[in-house]
Amino acid sequence: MNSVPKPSPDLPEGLHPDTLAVRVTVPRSQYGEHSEAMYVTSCFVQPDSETSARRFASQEEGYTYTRTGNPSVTAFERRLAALEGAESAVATASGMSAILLMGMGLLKAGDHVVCSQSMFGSTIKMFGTDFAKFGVETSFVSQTDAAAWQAAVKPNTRLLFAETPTNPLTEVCDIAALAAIAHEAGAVLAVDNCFATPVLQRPISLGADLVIHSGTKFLDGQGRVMAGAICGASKYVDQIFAPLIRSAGMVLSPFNAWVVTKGLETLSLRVKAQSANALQIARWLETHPAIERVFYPGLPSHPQHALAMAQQSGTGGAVIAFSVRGDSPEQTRARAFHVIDSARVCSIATNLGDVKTLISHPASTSHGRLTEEQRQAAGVVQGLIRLAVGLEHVPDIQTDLLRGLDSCTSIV
Ligand SMILES: N[C@@H](CCOC(=O)CCC(=O)O)C(=O)O
Repeated sequence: MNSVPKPSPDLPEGLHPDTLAVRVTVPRSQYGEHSEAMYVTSCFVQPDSETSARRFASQEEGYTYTRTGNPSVTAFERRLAALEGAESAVATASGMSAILLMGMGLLKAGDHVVCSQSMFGSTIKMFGTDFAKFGVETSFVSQTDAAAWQAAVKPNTRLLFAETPTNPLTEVCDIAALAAIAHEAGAVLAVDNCFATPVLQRPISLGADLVIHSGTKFLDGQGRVMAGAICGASKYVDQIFAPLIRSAGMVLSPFNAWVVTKGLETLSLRVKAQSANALQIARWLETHPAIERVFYPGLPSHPQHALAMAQQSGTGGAVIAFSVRGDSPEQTRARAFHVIDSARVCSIATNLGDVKTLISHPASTSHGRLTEEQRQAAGVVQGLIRLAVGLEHVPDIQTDLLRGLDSCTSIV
C-alpha cells in the first residue's frame, strides 16, 4: 500500500517457498517478538503534525489509519506475494471483495470481460449482474475451450478472468494459453487460485497478470476467518488497487490478517496432505455403484487430467465433486441430501480448504443464487455433492460417506 513502509526483510535471495512461507514478515517491534505481533489498532499515533500530513499524503512511509495500512496486514500481503511470486499484494476482507476491488480498479462502463461459465456462483453473479449494472458486459464461455475464450474477445475486452480448478467441478483451463489470448488483446488475465493455492500452482509464472485469493479457504486452513487478496505487479497492486481500497474500505482486519499469516506457515504441509487424502478418496468414490461421475483432476478420467498434472505440480488438489445416480433432478437431489445428511464426521458446511472435511450441495448453497440456466451452464446439477477433503484418517471419511451412499439408491 502506498502509505506504509515496504520493509526490506533481512533474507537472502533464492529461498524456497517453504522457507518464505514461515520467514517473510515485517520488522519486529522494539520488543523483539519472535512470532508476528498482532497490531489490533484502528489508528497510529503520529510524532507531529508535519509527519502526519506527509504520511497521509503518501509522501513519507509510516502507518496512519488501519484502512490505509496496518503492519499485521502488511505481513500477510508480503508473505502471500512472496509465495505467489508477485511483486506485491493487497489484502481484502474476503475473496469476493478482492474480485470487487479488481473490477472497480480495472473496469469502466463500456468495457468487456470474458470469463468461464463454470465458477463459484457469487463470482458468476458479480460479473453477470453486479458489474453489468455499471455498464460492464461479460461473455461467459466454456472453461476448457481456449478457442471459445479467443472467439469471445472484442476490441473493448479489458479482462479475462478464470478460476482453475473451478468451483465445484474442478474444470481446469490452460493458464498460459489464456495469458497469450489476453495479452494479444491488450487485456489483463486474472486467475482465482483459491483451489490450487501457490503450493500447487503459481499463475504469474505461467503468464497471468493477477492472482485472486479467498484467504478464507486453504490460506487460513482452519475455518477461522474471512480474508482475500489480489497479487500482481506493482503497477496494478500499488498504483491502482491500494489507493482504491483506501477509499473503498473493504480492508482485511488486523486480527484476520494475523490468523491467515500464521495459516500460511502450514499451507504447504496441509495442501499436500489434504491432496493426497483427496486422491485416495476420489479413486475409491469412482468404484461406488451409486455414483454417476467423480470430478477430480488427479484422476485419469478427468478430461483435463494431463493439463492439471502439468500445471498443478502433479496433484489434483483437495476438492472433489461427485454426482449420484438417479432418474430426475428431484430424485438425485433427494439422494444427494441423504448422502450429506448421513455424514457424522464430515461437516455439512459450505467452505473448503479446512483441515476438517466439509460436505456440501453446491446447487442449493455456493451456486444457489444462480438462475437455473446459469446453474445448468455451470454444470451444477441437483445430484452433485462437493467434498472438500481435510486431514482426517481416510478410512474414517470413507466409512462416513458409505453411510449414505450404500442406502441412497433406495430413495425413489
Ligand atoms: N466460495 C466458497 C464460499 C461459499 O459461500 C457461499 O456460498 C455463500 C453464499 C453466497 O455467496 O451467496 C465456497 O464455494 O464454499
